[in-house]
Amino acid sequence: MDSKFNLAVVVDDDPDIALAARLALRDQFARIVSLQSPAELLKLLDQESPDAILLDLNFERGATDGREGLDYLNRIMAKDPDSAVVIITAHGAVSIAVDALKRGASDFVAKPWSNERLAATVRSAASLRRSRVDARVERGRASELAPSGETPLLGKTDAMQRVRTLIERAAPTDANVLILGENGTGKEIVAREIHRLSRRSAHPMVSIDLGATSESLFESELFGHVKGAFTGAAGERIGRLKAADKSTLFLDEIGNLPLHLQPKLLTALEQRQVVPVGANRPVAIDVRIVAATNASGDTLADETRFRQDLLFRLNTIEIHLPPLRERREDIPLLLDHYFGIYARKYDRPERQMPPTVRDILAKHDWPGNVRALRHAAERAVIMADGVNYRIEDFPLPSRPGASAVPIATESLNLDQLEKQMIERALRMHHFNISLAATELGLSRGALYRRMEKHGL
Ligand SMILES: Nc1ncnc2c1ncn2[C@@H]1O[C@H](COP(=O)(O)OP(=O)(O)OP(=O)(O)O)[C@@H](O)[C@H]1O
Repeated sequence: MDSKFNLAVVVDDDPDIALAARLALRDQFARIVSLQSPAELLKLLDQESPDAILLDLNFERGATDGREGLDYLNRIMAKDPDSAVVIITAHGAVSIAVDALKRGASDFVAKPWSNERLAATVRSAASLRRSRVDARVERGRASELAPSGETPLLGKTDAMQRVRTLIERAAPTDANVLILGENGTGKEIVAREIHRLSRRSAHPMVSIDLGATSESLFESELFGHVKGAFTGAAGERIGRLKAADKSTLFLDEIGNLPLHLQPKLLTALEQRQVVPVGANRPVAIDVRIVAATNASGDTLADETRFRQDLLFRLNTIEIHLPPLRERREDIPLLLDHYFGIYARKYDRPERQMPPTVRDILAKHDWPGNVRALRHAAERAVIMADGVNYRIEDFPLPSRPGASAVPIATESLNLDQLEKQMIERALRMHHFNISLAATELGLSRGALYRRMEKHGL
């Protein structure tokens, strides 16, 4: 038999049935949780992804038609379409069982059951689920590792469902969209998703990160320039607005657009044409703008920093991406996602995340949001060496003791400090360069260069 599955949930208000199921399944599952009602199960699904669910369909006293249970089954499948649900039916209630299978249940067992039959049914439902999930992670990995691949927007919380609904409604309309959210909340993924679902998706989306563009280049990057327009403008350059013709232009960090260029962008959008720097003729453009910013709505509403007429052009539809600390139930799901991806990437075994570790990580505030969580998961995959992930595998600054790594130093000379930190990381990881580099937030090459510099 394969190694044990992680979690089975038995939902039955009859304690005898719950106990019998527990005994039948305990050899195959590391944990078995018994719940009295499907409502409790729905709550649990916000936190955990059971490998198998054993569900009785009749909860109301004396009820036998299973209607209530079938209703819940719909809701379970909507929450997690990969759920492996095995239905418990009364002997002879074949039509209810068939109805349940149509709604996505994996199988059914009739009471009274034989323990072997129950164990075999639940095991094969859990295996099926595992292979479905693996296939999805595999697809996710393919896109994750492909340079231009689309990362799926993960998250099961209501807040993320609302974001998804907004994306789906906004995408086909051609309206400009403004995405607001802290760093690392997934603004770029949302922009890509809007483009992918739009009627412009046949053309590649064009992006410009106004936070990373030097100010002197803003104008020619956006609008383009003609040959000799300014010193250094040797050739002609097509600006991003024109490059995005018939497609979507993603203006990242729009809050960084200097005030003096804001009217020029507004005019271009209103008149659907751009005038490249140094040119005297406008060029027609057909562009849909998706802009993003980590500035708060208040900052953008400050007219000394951002022109309100431009803001109104850009924010026909506004999408607010909540920070992770406001949708903590998504944290375990994201961690599992990235564990899967990085375990494959680094060829590491799949490890379990014990509930205590899961709890601490779900309570962490994740100031860098999903990007920080992703890095933490990558690091944990590299660092872990036991059967399970341990909290020490995660670099959480708020973890007691973690940030208080004492740096014994007599000097505040940066060079010397750097040398000390490198020595420390190397010792800590027994001179494993990859691990030390990850610890220091450097690439291997960058670590080698610094080791050379310090004669290490
Ligand atoms: N809901 C999500 N599901 C899956 N991955 C996510 C999600 N949100 C963010 N990520 C991942 O987190 C990282 C940061 O996402 P992204 O670049 O879209 O954030 P951002 O809000 O544009 O960040 P910044 O403001 O810092 O540019 C990426 O690796 C992305 O794949």
